[in-house]
Amino acid sequence: MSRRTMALLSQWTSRVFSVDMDGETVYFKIHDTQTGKGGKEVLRMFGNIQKGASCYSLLVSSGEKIHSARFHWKLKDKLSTALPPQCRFSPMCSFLPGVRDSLVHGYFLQAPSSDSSATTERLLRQWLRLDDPLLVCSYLHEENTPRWIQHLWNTEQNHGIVPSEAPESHPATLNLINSDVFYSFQAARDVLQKCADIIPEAASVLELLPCDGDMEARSKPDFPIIVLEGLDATGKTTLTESLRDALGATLLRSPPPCLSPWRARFDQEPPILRRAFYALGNYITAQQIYSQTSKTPVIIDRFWHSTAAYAIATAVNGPVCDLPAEGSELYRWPSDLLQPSVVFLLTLDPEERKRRLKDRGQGETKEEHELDLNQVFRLRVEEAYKRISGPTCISVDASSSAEQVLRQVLLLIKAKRYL
Ligand SMILES: Nc1ncnc2c1ncn2[C@@H]1O[C@H](COP(=O)(O)OP(=O)(O)OP(=O)(O)O)[C@@H](O)[C@H]1O
Ligand SMILES: Nc1ccn([C@@H]2O[C@H](COP(=O)(O)O)[C@@H](O)[C@H]2O)c(=O)n1
Repeated sequence: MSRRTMALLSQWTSRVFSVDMDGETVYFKIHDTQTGKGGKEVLRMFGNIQKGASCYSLLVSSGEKIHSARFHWKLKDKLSTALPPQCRFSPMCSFLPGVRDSLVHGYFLQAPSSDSSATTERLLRQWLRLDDPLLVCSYLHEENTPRWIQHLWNTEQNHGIVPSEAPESHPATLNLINSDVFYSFQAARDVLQKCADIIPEAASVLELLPCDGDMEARSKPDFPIIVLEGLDATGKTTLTESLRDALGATLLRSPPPCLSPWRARFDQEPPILRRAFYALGNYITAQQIYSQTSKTPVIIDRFWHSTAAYAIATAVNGPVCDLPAEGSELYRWPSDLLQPSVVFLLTLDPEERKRRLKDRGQGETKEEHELDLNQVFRLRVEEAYKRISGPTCISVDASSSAEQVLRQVLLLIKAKRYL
């Protein structure tokens, strides 16, 4: 048993477990006796479970972050293909309230019939024997009582389960730093260095990175550095191109085009690798900005706001009120990353954004449906954008014509003396 697994087991009774099921999150903990009474919430969750179904939880307990993240990521595919088709699985996690980096991820499984449950059990026992970094539990309903028992396979221990209050901040925030958001060049580079032997493309990205000496603070730029941010189809490309022409500026983007050959590869990886890749893209773009800013104004299509806001809004998967509170250290600007003179955040009414996506030839039928489902995600991204600290961020209503939006932004640039 690994040290990490032993540590997890030694805190088992202090841990809170959460399961995301049917759009709701249910929190429960275990009771140090075997007879914890299942309260209403736990019963509601288990009550939704089909009568006669067997339930299991799988938590990934590996000590090494990247290994653990990739294992958890691939486990989803493994579950989709190996489990009997009638089985359902939902995201779950376990954490120590208020303890940084204590979050472990996993899945909650339901096997609706005795056949599917037998196959599931056989499979899970095989996986455990393979020395996979898994903690496996099954949940048993005591007949004619409201009590549920959690049976931990790894130690053959039984505990009653009881409901737990939702934590003060979303559990994902416990592990955000250096797993979803990287606040220094070195922290993001470390991740790519550690995975270079398993992902050869990481070595190619590492070769493009600036040297440590190049990261040191530079003198104040001669010309303004203007970043355009916003959700997809809010008009960033259109506006950055017209600003470039209007100001005689240099147009850059993050991630920079030199990373394009590897972007799709990292987009397939779990957040720790994907986010480290995008974080590093900002540092490469920063180098390009440094080499231009003594010659012309620089316009940038997406920068740090996109990296941090999307990462936070993806990890924290509840309503907007679940985001880290305004002023949280999680919204800070990395101290070693160039700060632009100003950031313009393009905002757009969701209907108009959908219309523009449609006109662009996207967002029909299935995609359109997904966008609708993702409405809460979009609200979280927009709110996270606004909470990021560092350079001045000005929201711009981008619903008028392209010419009017350009005029509005040019006026702001002049009025605020960025030029
Ligand atoms: N102000 C505007 N009024 C109407 N249509 C616009 C306006 N600005 C851009 N568009 C159109 O909306 C679509 C999306 O614009 P654009 O590609 O500039 O957005 P974007 O933010 O760069 O998107 P993405 O992030 O997905 O690349 C394009 O078809 C563009 O021509
Ligand atoms: N600086 C950046 C830029 C982008 N991202 C991520 O890419 C996605 C949006 O990019 P589009 O090219 O589709 O507009 C989004 O999922 C961001 O997570 C980033 O992280 N950092």
